[in-house]
Amino acid sequence: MLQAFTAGQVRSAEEPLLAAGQGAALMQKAAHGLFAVAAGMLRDSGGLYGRTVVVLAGGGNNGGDALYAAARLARRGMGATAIALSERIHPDALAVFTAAGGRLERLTADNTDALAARCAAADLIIDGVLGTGASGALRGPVANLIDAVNAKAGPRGDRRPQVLACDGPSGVDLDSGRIEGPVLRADATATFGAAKAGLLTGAGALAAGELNVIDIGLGLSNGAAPAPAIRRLELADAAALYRRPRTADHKYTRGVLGIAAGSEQYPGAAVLATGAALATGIGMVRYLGPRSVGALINSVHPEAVCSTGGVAEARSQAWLVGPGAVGDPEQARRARDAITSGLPVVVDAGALAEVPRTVGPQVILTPHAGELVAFLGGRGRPVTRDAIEASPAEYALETARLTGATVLLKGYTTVTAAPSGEVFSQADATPWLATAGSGDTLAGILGALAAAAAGDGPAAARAGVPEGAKWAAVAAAAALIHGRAGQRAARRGPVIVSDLPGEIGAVVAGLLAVPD
Ligand SMILES: NC(=O)C1=CN([C@@H]2O[C@H](COP(=O)(O)OP(=O)(O)OC[C@H]3O[C@@H](n4cnc5c(N)ncnc54)[C@H](OP(=O)(O)O)[C@@H]3O)[C@@H](O)[C@H]2O)[C@@H](O)CC1
Ligand SMILES: [K+]
Repeated sequence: MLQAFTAGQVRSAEEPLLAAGQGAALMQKAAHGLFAVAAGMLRDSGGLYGRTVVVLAGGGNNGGDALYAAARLARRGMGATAIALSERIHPDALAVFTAAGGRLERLTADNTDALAARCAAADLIIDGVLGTGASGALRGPVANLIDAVNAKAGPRGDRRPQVLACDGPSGVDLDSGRIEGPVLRADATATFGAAKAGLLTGAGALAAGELNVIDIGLGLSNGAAPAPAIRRLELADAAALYRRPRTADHKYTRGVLGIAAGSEQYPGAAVLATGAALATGIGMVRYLGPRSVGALINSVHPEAVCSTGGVAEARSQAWLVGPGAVGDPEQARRARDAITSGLPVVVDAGALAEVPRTVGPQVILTPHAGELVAFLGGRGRPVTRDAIEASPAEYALETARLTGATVLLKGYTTVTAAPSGEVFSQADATPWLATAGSGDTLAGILGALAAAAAGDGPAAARAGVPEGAKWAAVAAAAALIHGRAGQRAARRGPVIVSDLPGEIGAVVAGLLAVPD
């Protein structure tokens, strides 16, 4: 599991080592890791010798790390320039950099454009402006320089230089992921000691590019470490959460998922959710809804048990309500009954409007940003879509605390939050999954996992997450399965959501291949 901490938590972990006189050694470990990532990027794009690197060097230790790394690149035959962004630059690192042949330029009032052109012409820019010592958005002449570099170098994708962020892209709030001023979007980030929370969610996750965590021995993964601000499940964690079929199982012990989804108007959502749930692995799907929708489901999935009855008569371990259930009062009633049943229930799409003021963490809300705007607005908390997308972890957590529910907020990173405070952020998806029906599929996967987890007491402990975070972890596992299924499908071309169940099965097979 990837664990991410706030800048403050990382600085606290550094303190005893700094007090013990190990600051310089820590910086060397950081610089070595940064160099290794830079060298990897350059080797993949033509090698090191004869190429050029520009370091944006701020006045703190972040600039020091970047200068030491660039000195190593200079010693391997690269043309290296440092742009000093502050009167005082880390003196020891600067001395090593110039001794290795690096050139120093200083940002002044009238050379911003010339230095930006220098950056735009380089093969690699190392962003060592600032790291965990940042306060607020980039300001002053540095902000102007970053704006000018962005204007000259073009957006990521069609510009010449690759950008490597030292500890994090400068200008990203390393706790929330929010970006309030200019930022140089990175192709990759080397982050030291532990991932920073703001690199895993929101605008920060987009700006960070590929994340490389460099272990510098801060002890943030040992038992005495503070709880991480954000977690990210990896394959082995999702495998630990997944309830494997056992020898003595029958269909009821494996989990029955009741689905009240779809309507005369939107029958397809129910078919997609049912197919995804079956592919994820479950004892049975009981479908409740219009007869015509049930018939359609059975024409594709004859194993689903379909009826037009109510929630109370349909024994299930968990419920999924909402997808495609539009303009159908009976589906709305089933949604209300499921939400108040005390069973785990995935509440998607239109059913979000049926959630009472407070519920329990077994109620899992699955809005996208637009739906969350409406949901929070209806509870007297006006917020914009932009604000949610810039800092999704914050709003997912606020919603979880406000309602008592678990929240899965869909987006570029899918964030899940438990009312007890734990947050997960998954980045498994592909943009090809941003297509109609994708959310119905995610809801089906999550419904199946929830039904299996309902009777699976040790699930959270197996994955090493606090019991209070069980449903948030299960929701994160659903996002992982959905995202990876999408990635598999995208290898063959644009994703057609009806094809996803086959890929979901393959991803689950991958989970089962992880040793117990
Ligand atoms: N400590 C350790 O053990 C280790 C730390 N390590 C490294 O140190 C980094 C932390 O270093 P740090 O504490 O020196 O702060 P840092 O992030 O360089 O920034 C401070 C500078 O930024 C400036 N500044 C601030 N906000 C600004 C803004 N909005 N806009 C513009 N400028 C702004 C501020 O200037 P000021 O305004 O205060 O004059 C000051 O000069 C950490 O991220 C990691 O890379 C590694 O080597 C491993 C060991
Ligand atoms: K930086």
